[in-house]
Amino acid sequence: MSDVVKIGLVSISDRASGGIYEDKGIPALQDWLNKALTTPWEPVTRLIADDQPTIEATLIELCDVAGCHLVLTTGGTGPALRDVTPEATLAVAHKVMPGFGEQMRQVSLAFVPTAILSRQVAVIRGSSLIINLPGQPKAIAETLEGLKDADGNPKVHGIFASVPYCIDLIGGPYIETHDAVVKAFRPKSAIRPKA
Ligand SMILES: Nc1ncnc2c1ncn2[C@@H]1O[C@H](COP(=O)(O)OP(=O)(O)OP(=O)(O)O)[C@@H](O)[C@H]1O
Ligand SMILES: Nc1nc2c(c(=O)[nH]1)N[C@H]1C(S)=C(S)[C@@H](COP(=O)(O)O)O[C@H]1N2
Repeated sequence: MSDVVKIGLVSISDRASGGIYEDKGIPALQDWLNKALTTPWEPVTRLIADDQPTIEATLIELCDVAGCHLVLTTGGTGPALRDVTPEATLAVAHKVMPGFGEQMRQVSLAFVPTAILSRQVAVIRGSSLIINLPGQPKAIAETLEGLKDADGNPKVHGIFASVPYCIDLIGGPYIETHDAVVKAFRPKSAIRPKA
């Protein structure tokens, strides 16, 4: 079995997928994960339209066929008619993880008052965790990393602090991070010696 962790990165945008503007979602996800992870990883990327059947099929393929134990989506979480990412994510869920959406809206409120417009959800499918992030490329680092004070200490925790332990619990790979970017929280009994 390969030691490289596969992470699904799904950018959901009518205009980026239609070539009207350049996709900045996948590059923003890649940049942040390159900065945050010490564990070797490789992206499995998809750029798709805001179309519910396409989103569902993409999520199922990444979790069940491509072997991604973590799938991050960006875009389509708002209230507009074409925004259906949460509906598609819930449709493929085995378990809903409400804490991620609650915390993302909490941290996002520290950045923008319109944070409450994001209906983002996170779910478990088999041994994969799927998390919706908002479409604004800057929202990716904001929600994953959280808000820090001038000394770099967390003021409002980003959600990625909880992601590695969640993946442990569902039988996925052991993921480690750079503490300075985001410290992965695990109970003492679940911490393995550094590789
Ligand atoms: N993949 C992307 N690449 C670059 N910018 C994006 C992307 N997705 C969203 N944005 C920016 O964030 C804003 C809010 O994202 P949202 O997901 O609501 O898009 P939208 O307005 O529904 O349009 P579209 O689905 O065509 O991107 C967009 O209007 C755009 O400025
Ligand atoms: N951290 C963060 N969260 C954010 C935003 C942002 O810029 N940063 N934009 C908000 C806005 S304006 C909208 S409409 C919703 C939904 O965005 P989406 O439809 O692009 O997913 O996310 C919200 N959450």
